[in-house]
Amino acid sequence: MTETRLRTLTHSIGYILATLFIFTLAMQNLRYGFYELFYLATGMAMLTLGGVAYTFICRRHQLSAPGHLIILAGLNSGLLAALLTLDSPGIAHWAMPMLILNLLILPLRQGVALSVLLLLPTSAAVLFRQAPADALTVIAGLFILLTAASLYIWHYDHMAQSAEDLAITDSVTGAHNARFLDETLQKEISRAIATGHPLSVIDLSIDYADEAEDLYGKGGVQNLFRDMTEHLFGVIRAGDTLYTLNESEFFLILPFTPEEGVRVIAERIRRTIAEHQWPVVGKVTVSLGCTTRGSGDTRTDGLRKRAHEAMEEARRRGADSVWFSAGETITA
Ligand SMILES: Nc1nc2c(ncn2[C@@H]2O[C@H](COP(=O)(O)OP(=O)(O)OP(=O)(O)O)[C@@H](O)[C@H]2O)c(=O)[nH]1
Repeated sequence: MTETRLRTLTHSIGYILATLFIFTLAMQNLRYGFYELFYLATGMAMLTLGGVAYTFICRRHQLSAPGHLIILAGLNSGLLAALLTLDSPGIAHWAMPMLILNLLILPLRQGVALSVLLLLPTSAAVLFRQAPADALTVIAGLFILLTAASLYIWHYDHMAQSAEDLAITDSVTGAHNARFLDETLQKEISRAIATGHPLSVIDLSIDYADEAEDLYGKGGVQNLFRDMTEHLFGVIRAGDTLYTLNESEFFLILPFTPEEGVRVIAERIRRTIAEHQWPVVGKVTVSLGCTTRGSGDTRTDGLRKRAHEAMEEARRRGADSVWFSAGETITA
């Protein structure tokens, strides 16, 4: 199951369970004639239903969707208003499902912040109205619940991040990621040493990427990065591999490619990128640093460092250019 689907499922189930819970409270209050609480619970149930609809509308951008924060801030404020204005001892328990919903739907920090903002006045109201022993039991229960749920979500986020780091493809571009680069480059170096064939690499960096991010936002630069990956896959030949190092830098491993060859392909990449009209951002240039394996290159770090320094040299020389840095000559 993809992350988007998982989030849509958990968010909608969370909102639906909250709707059922709040609706039951509304009905109970109607039965006992607590009309203010009935109206409040009905309003909150409508908001949670709105949350279900919003989850499906924004299913591609669950975590960054600002509407969830607005919906949950509305629900938390409604509950807080009820707590402070109505003298009903059981109402503090309503905070429990609200905490879970905050943490389930919002990014961890926002969820914790909103929950603490709800719990502090709730605790004060409970302390003020109930016998100290009862009040402390309720408050401790609420804070223990908040802590346990936050720790659980922090643990989940941490595991998800590790899984992402371990994955070999970049989630934005579909190119291989940096972790996989070292593994493949080491294998290619060993193969080149064993067979004596040439091996070249290219470090490619988008010029003025920070300025582009300021102008077109993170989303604009991510789209450019994705389009550029597709473009590069179209230019390189089978057997070459492409990696994303960070949000503006690529790395290419080119087996069976001598110095003359890497100069040709690097120049072709530079020219085709500069000539291309990119969606949203228009014209873009890149700086490319390339190198070919020399006799001293038996490990990845030397080759990567030399390619990176060559890229920086290309950039120093005015960007939109290629710089080749030679290793030690291999003598047969
Ligand atoms: N690794 C790699 N090298 C390339 C690529 N394109 C060109 N080169 C290198 O540049 C040299 C000259 O390439 P071209 O100008 O395309 O000439 P070509 O006669 O079509 O080269 P071949 O692809 O070897 O048939 C090649 O022999 C390769 O060493 C590429 O996509 N990947």
